[in-house]
Amino acid sequence: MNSQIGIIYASMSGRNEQISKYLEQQFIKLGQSVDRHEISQFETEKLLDYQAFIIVSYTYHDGQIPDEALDFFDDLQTVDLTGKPYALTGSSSMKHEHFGRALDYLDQQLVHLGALRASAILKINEDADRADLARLDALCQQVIDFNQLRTQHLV
Ligand SMILES: Cc1cc2nc3c(=O)[nH]c(=O)nc-3n(C[C@H](O)[C@H](O)[C@H](O)COP(=O)(O)O)c2cc1C
Repeated sequence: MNSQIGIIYASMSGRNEQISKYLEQQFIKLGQSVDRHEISQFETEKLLDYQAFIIVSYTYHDGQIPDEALDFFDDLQTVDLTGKPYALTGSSSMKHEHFGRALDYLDQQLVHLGALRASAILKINEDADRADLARLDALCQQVIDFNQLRTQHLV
């Protein structure tokens, strides 16, 4: 395992790709090495290479996980994620009934598999505003802090 944080994103019209790039820049500012991948191009078992990972996803089809993320989702259960820190964020839309529900599904599966959520799920409504960017900054710091506590065996 290397010391990188993995960012895996799903994006159809670009908002979540932008958020993934913002997170990447923020981690670099904080001195943390990072690796970013589009979800359909990503082998789920590569999650094991990272110290922690962040999934950035929109919600589609009446509250569902995006189609291009389904293989990743199914493959999660083939990887031993016990004790692996993660965070979840992404832009969806409050105009829809099940706002950001893909993130809730991903969280349920990751908790079930024994991974450890390092930060509260951060749902962003459509375009990220300044308050959202501040929350994304806080999420990055929380992931780094959580990793440090893990290294010291405090969580
Ligand atoms: C056909 C369609 C269905 C959608 N369904 C949902 C939904 O059920 N829940 C939700 O929160 N957002 C829903 N959205 C909104 C998208 O998640 C939102 O526009 C998001 O910002 C797109 O991210 P992207 O620019 O990275 O593709 C839907 C959008 C479309 C076009």
